[in-house]
Amino acid sequence: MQWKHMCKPHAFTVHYVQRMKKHRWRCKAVTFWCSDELLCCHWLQALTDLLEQQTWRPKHVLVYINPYGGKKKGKQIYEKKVAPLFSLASISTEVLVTEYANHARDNLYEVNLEKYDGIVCVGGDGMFSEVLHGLIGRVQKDSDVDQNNPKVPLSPCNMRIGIIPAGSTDCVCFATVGISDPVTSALHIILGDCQPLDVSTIYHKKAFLKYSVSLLGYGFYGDVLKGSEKNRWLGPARYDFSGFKTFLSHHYYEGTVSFQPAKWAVGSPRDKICCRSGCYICRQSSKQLEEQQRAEARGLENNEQEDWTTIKGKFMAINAASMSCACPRSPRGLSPAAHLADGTADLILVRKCSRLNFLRHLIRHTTSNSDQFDFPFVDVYRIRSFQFTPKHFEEEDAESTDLGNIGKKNFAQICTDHPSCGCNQLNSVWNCDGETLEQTAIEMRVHCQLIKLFARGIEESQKEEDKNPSRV
Ligand SMILES: Nc1ncnc2c1ncn2[C@@H]1O[C@H](COP(=O)(O)OP(=O)(O)OP(=O)(O)O)[C@@H](O)[C@H]1O
Ligand SMILES: CCCCCCCCCCCCC/C=C/[C@@H](O)[C@H](CO)NC(=O)CCCCC
Ligand SMILES: [Ca+2]
Repeated sequence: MQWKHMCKPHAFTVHYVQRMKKHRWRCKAVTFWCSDELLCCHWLQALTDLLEQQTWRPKHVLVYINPYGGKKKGKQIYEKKVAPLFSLASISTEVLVTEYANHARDNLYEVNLEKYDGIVCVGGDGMFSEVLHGLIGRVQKDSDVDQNNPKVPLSPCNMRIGIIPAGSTDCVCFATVGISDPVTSALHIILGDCQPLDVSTIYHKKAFLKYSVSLLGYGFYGDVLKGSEKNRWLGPARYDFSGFKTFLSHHYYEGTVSFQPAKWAVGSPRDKICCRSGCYICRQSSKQLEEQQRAEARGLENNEQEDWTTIKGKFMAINAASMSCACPRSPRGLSPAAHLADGTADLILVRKCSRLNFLRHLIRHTTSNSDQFDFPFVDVYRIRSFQFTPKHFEEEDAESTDLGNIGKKNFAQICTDHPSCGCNQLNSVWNCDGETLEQTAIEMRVHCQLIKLFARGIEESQKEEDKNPSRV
């Protein structure tokens, strides 16, 4: 809410948020008129005092704009739709339009963060990932935590990040707000909303590689991403084109997946309880996790060695979703019941299957009532960490360093296992929030609520509330 002083007669305008359909918010205005100047001033003062009590609202923010994300409209979106709302809400800004990839990340290591109440990132998931790496890295540096040491607990980041969607998938925005809409996101920032978010760390042979908040995917989603990079000029359509080609190529990959189930977690991936504003599952699970960690620290529970489950196989896709990964392409997401802030991820294993069956599984991601896990070749687990070793990596590590022999052995394996399509693709790549990883043998671990966003989670719709009256 904001007020504007008008001259004669005495009047002021209150700007407020109105909820529209499908989680969209709009800014509306109502003007109050009054013949009594003193009464008008009292009202103004009362409203100003109320606004000042809302100390969680940001006053000064640092804005990073990627001018090349999505349809290359980031700058325009910010200037036309967001900046006017920020100025109406008396939010002052410092704006950096990035000049190269990783400009925002590097800048976050240098700026004086104390000056700001939040960071705003205008772009897609890739741009958000840059800001995420910059902010988490900076906070660890300032608190003397070595982010390369997997054994050291990471320091949580209290500075909130706001996402103005201007990318191709905008999954983090969609899954935390319910819609990819710049005005709605700007209004969540102005109101000072706060949504904690789990962050996963990814390591290769105990060396830190990346952070991830949405999808860490090998096989299908890795190949879609890799194929799409060559066609960046197509903009958001590059994913549809590459998705179609990847689907036709129908590759599977061999390897070993080991994971630690999140045994303290309150929900399960197929319980159909979706994460919503003020989520009960997130609150309960994070509380239970804290207790579990205290017990582990006291040595009451053996945390590292116990409880690993190992599965060897041929996989079409291995997906770890730290949140639902809902986006306009898949409005319920890869794992509709995954939670934003419960300290877990859902590990989805899609084993080798026919093209038709894989298509049936994929199509269920796009429809509202069907269960994409209800297939004999799909398994899903709620986990705290997992590791993956591709088959050829195991052989490489275990048997020999003679590259010539390994090449021959693996080629022979592919030709006998997979004679009909003539493919010679040994490994896929990992898709980590829309960026490829160089290493294929990786380990991932979820960190509960490491960062905070200017969002409030998806608000329950009336239909959902009628179905679950007792929740939250
Ligand atoms: N000035 C710049 N020039 C080139 N690349 C940039 C620049 N600024 C940021 N980037 C990089 O562009 C990449 C893609 O950006 P972004 O995520 O905004 O759009 P997108 O890939 O179209 O959307 P999505 O990630 O949602 O699919 C990011 O990895 C980011 O590091
Ligand atoms: C033949 C019918 C096919 C129908 C398939 C529909 C399935 C859609 C599921 C979409 C899941 C998106 C998960 C989000 C991943 C983001 O971190 C990442 C970065 O923006 N986006 C992609 O990798 C882009 C991934 C794009 C996948 C198509
Ligand atoms: Ca989670």
